[in-house]
Amino acid sequence: MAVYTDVGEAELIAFLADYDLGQVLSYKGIAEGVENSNFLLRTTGGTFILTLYEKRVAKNDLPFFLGLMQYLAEHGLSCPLPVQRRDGEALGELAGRPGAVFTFLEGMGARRPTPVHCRAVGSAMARLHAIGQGFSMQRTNGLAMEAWRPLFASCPNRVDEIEPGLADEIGSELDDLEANWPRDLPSGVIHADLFTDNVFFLGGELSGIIDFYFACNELLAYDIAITLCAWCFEADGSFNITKGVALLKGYQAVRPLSESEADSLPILCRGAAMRFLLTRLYDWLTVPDGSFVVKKDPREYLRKLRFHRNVSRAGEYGYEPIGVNV
Ligand SMILES: Nc1ncnc2c1ncn2[C@@H]1O[C@H](COP(=O)(O)OP(=O)(O)OP(=O)(O)O)[C@@H](O)[C@H]1O
Ligand SMILES: N[C@@H](CCO)C(=O)O
Repeated sequence: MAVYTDVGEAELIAFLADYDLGQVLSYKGIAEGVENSNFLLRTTGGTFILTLYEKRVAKNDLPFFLGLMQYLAEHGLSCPLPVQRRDGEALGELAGRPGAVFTFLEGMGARRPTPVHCRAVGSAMARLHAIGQGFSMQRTNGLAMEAWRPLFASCPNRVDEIEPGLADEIGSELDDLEANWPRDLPSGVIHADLFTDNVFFLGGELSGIIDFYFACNELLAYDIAITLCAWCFEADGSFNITKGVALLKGYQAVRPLSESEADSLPILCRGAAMRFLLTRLYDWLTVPDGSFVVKKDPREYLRKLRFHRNVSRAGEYGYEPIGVNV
């Protein structure tokens, strides 16, 4: 149960005294999620999410995250809206942790994504990118390509326990990514973690996007690569091109890709797979068994990386230039 910091009733009531949310009716820890402590909060003013930020979210990044969610929500994207205190601030402190209160989004993540889900997430991602162009705050991607080799170097020297030869394979893949990473592509604010658990659906319709704690300024097509990786592979490791077609059509209906973005999709997908392989590998090798942190299998992203290495053109993901049978 991902509640690392417990909250007593008296300290919660004192914290909420700075808000116009009415009286506390109930609050309880939420099991899902591993980065932060989240509580379902019910007051006479409604239902909310209380988030206490734990150590893996840098405190000085919080104004960007909260400001971005507020900006996106105010410009029509369905995402958590930070609730402001009477002093106009959205960030407070509770139980020794930075804390914030958000509006509650109805819906749940798609456990078995369909092409319809994929098209909806493609469209919502493109709208996020379009709205984000007007957001003035900046945040560098802390897990950009330049961070991957240092992250790999920080992994314990047991990588080959996952699979013999894996350390050499990652090393040579990093050489290739560093030598060929695209630079001059359209960029802006991206979500950077659009996995199925962070996109809610209600009655078949996309009802909201949560968990903006990896959001940053990056290549827009890199967000597409992350999302293709997270939504379009089947449990047997195969790439479902029907889902890829749907996701890319949903995206391009809002923002068509440039030719150079399309040409860069294969290497961007390799980079996306490498990023999640490395963060999962680091947790897998450093987080003690039995800890709260749910360790996700790095081999899932090793298989995706190997798939992408064999892709030579965007059409293999289902990409079609706009104007061709849209
Ligand atoms: N605004 C919201 N409305 C409804 N439910 C929410 C909201 N924000 C968070 N949740 C619930 O809390 C859970 C955890 O949220 P979140 O994914 O942001 O946690 P985290 O620990 O920060 O992230 P991660 O999933 O990266 O570990 C979500 O899966 C969802 O069930
Ligand atoms: N979505 C990431 C975890 C960070 O949120 C993963 O599945 O590896």
